[in-house]
Amino acid sequence: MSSAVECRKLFKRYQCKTALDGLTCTIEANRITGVIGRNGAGKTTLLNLIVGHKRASEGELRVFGEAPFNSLRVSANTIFITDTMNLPNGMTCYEILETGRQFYPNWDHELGVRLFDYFGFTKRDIHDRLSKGKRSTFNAIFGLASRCPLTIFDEPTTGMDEAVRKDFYRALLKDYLAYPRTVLLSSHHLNEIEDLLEDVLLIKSGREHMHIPISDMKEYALAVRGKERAVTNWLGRKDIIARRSGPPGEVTVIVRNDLDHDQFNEAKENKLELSQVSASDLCVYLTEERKGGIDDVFNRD
Ligand SMILES: Nc1ncnc2c1ncn2[C@@H]1O[C@H](COP(=O)(O)OP(=O)(O)OP(=O)(O)O)[C@@H](O)[C@H]1O
Repeated sequence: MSSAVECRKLFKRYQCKTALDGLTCTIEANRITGVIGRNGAGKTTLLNLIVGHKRASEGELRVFGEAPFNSLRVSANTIFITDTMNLPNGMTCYEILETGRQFYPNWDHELGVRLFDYFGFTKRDIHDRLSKGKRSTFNAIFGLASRCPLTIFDEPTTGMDEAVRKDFYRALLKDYLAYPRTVLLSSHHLNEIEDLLEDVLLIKSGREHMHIPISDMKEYALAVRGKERAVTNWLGRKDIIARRSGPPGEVTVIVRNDLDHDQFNEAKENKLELSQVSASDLCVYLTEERKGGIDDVFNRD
């Protein structure tokens, strides 16, 4: 497999904030990678560096083998779809769609127009007067029709209603399967996109925290629930990913899904309940700043 993006010890510092803190990762070409992380983790900053809109403070970044800042090759081969993208003020959506042909060599105008009609746009719609959800939908259509070798969607579904979100993800998957390319998709809703993703890059505090295939992530952890004493005894020295207090006297711990036969049987004998942890819950557990959950805020004992 070849790589589309390579980051080595990448830093991005703003005056009083380090947004990327030595991030190192390799994003494989022709895969759909989810860029996941809590608010402020550094996702948008990373994507901005990848498309060359911002320059790293330190470290090495290669996109298709080139440093992206000021690179014509990188700009010709990437598109960055975000709700803050600059599209010409006052132009109709249809006019903007027409301009796509001039900029993107792989542009599929027929696809763009078919999606434009399907999602109910008219030739009179002015882009900067669209509602939030309609603007996101139009931007997403533009991103799909571009068929750029590196297509990046940063929170593309902001404001879209549920039906539109589902349609967009389906359209993305269908078009990707027909025309494979490198897709980066940042979202806070991993549960919504997990069937679409091949890899997940989990960012925490400006660093790569985990980067694995989604199939591995779905099997990465187990939730173990039961009486507090029984869970504590069973745990021994096993590392805990997260811990949640349950009803009085009960606790749930999240652990790696690597139990041996004895641990499994012991859990059953102690009436502990084992269940799979979804990829999206796992991301929440892995990225919490403190052990514990919102319930603990209300627990004053
Ligand atoms: N231009 C800027 N000047 C100063 N600080 C910034 C700037 N841009 C981003 N930051 C800070 O860098 C950190 C990372 O921001 P970034 O937008 O990359 O996070 P994110 O993971 O995309 O967050 P969200 O999910 O909330 O969109 C945040 O603390 C943010 O406040």
